[in-house]
Amino acid sequence: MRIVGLTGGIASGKSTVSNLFKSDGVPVVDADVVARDVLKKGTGGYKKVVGAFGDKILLDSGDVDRARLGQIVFSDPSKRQLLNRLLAPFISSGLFWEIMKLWLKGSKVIVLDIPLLFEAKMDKWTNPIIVVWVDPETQLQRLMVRDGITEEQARNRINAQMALDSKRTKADLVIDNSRSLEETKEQFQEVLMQVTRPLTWREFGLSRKGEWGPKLLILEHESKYKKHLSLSCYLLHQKTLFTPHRRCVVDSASLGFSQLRLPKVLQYRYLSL
Ligand SMILES: CC(C)(COP(=O)(O)OP(=O)(O)OC[C@H]1O[C@@H](n2cnc3c(N)ncnc32)[C@H](O)[C@@H]1O)[C@@H](O)C(=O)NCCC(=O)NCCS
Ligand SMILES: Nc1ncnc2c1ncn2[C@@H]1O[C@H](COP(=O)(O)OP(=O)(O)OP(=O)(O)O)[C@@H](O)[C@H]1O
Repeated sequence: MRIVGLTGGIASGKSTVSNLFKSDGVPVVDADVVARDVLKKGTGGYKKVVGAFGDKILLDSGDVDRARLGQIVFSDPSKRQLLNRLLAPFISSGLFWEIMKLWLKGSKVIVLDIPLLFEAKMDKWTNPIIVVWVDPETQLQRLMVRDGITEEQARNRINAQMALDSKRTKADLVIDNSRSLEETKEQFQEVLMQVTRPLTWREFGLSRKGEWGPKLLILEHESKYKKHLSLSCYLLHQKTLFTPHRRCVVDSASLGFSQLRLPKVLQYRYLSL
């Protein structure tokens, strides 16, 4: 499996580029989404953060007031470090599970969109690393417009991250998103070719061979005694079904459940091993 790193500065265009990857069928794990999940009411991250910052960061509903927490942490580096420290383990394990899910699906190339890839030292997980760069003035303007914030607030947020020029020097591939979307898309095509080139032997070794490996077929069906539901589990290899008692060929596209001699099948799922 190839784990591609996608990073940049705030509002430099990471989501814009990650959407291009998604439309080309490359799965993306978005660290901002994971970070939002780990701060949802009642989660471990929520409890830690509310314990440290107090009720003043809560809305009446009990959810975290993200705008309020943002004001606090982006104007005070020590508070930001505290928030980062509290959430880091939850974000890392959230990312790990998202990667595992894609690995289980047999994905061969995935993109990790992580704004703080270098700051959080997660760059060692990824290769190659793409930095979405933008010139400072355009970044400031886009951030103010998108988030409806003042110049001072926008500068605070930009300064909360490693300088975009330093990130650029650490990149394997750079997309300059300072100009039109069309120009970004052209650079993206070149980057996509690099990212989807054949896997190295090492990357191949780290991939799950779900396409060719055995699969489990899990069926939910009526039991012989009618009143109950039953689950049955079969080991499939290619189109051949193995059961403890017999072996028969099934077409996995239009599975001939009748061959299984089971009462009415209600649901089925494949699980690649
Ligand atoms: C402070 C919070 C509540 C503000 O929420 P808000 O909805 O306003 O912003 P959002 O989460 O969409 O983040 C927007 C951008 O801000 C930047 N950013 C977010 N957190 C940080 C941080 N701790 N340090 C520097 N930049 C950050 C990123 O570029 C991100 O893409 C939120 O950003 C947060 O919980 N941050 C800590 C978690 C974190 O590190 N997230 C980044 C993912 S690696
Ligand atoms: N080439 C472009 N031309 C004009 N506007 C753009 C371009 N690329 C991105 N934008 C706009 O700039 C803003 C920031 O882009 P985007 O949300 O993709 O950045 P981001 O790096 O994902 O931000 P964040 O770090 O906050 O998650 C958005 O409003 C987006 O629509």
